[in-house]
Amino acid sequence: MRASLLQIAVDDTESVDSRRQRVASLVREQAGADLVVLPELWTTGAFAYPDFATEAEPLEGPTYEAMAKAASDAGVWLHAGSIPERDPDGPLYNTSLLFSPAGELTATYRKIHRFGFDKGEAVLMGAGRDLVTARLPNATVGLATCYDLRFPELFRGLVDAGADVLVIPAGWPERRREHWTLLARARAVENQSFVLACGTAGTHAGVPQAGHSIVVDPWGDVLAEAGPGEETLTVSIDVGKVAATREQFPALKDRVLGLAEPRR
Ligand SMILES: NC(=O)CCC(=O)C(=O)O
Repeated sequence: MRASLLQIAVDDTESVDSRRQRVASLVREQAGADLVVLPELWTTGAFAYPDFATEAEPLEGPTYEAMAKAASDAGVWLHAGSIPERDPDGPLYNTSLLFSPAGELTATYRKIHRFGFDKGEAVLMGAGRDLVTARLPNATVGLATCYDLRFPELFRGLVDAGADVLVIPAGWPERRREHWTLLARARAVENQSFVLACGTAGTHAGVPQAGHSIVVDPWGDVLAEAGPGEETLTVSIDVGKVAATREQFPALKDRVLGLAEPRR
């Protein structure tokens, strides 16, 4: 499977409309890839909190329209990163969209763990509740977003649901870049899965972004890693390596579930 991770620069100097068009063109250039991945909240920037409400869109809004068309023009599976979704009956959500090569919306995932503690995304957006996997021709992808990376139980749930490729759009800041790389590798090793983690570059809302999108194999080896700036990271992955790793080193089979509570 050939995957392209588009590490988009999200700067305050570019309008959302202009970035949307630019990203659609970049997706079109990926014809020939099997899967293209975009970052988290690349229209606004993951830390541009005041823009969440002003730029929020319905699920089938302008980003959906542009990305559905770009996916079908390029003939690729497109994980279009996430948008600030305005649910007509509820709060905003940080929602990822997965399109088929025909441009059909195949899966959506509302970010479960919201970042910011008692401010930012954590108070401005609602929390998703559902684990989401989707079947591609050669892989079952498990969806997660940015801060979710810190919560291993979510990924174990995705693996239990059949995921062999974990796809993680993000808007991860430079100041915690070491955590990004460490956690991406940890999720790959412990789940014996591929990790495709696509972040943003640039600086928005005064927060320099880490870049360093990364592709890790089920053994924890880094297959490709971007630099700090806007970049397309292209990599070929052999999804069969997941089954081979799980067979040769069957640690997942040694899980002990239902442990007793500690005695007091
Ligand atoms: N957008 C995010 O979820 C940021 C997460 C982050 O900065 C961290 O986990 O550290």
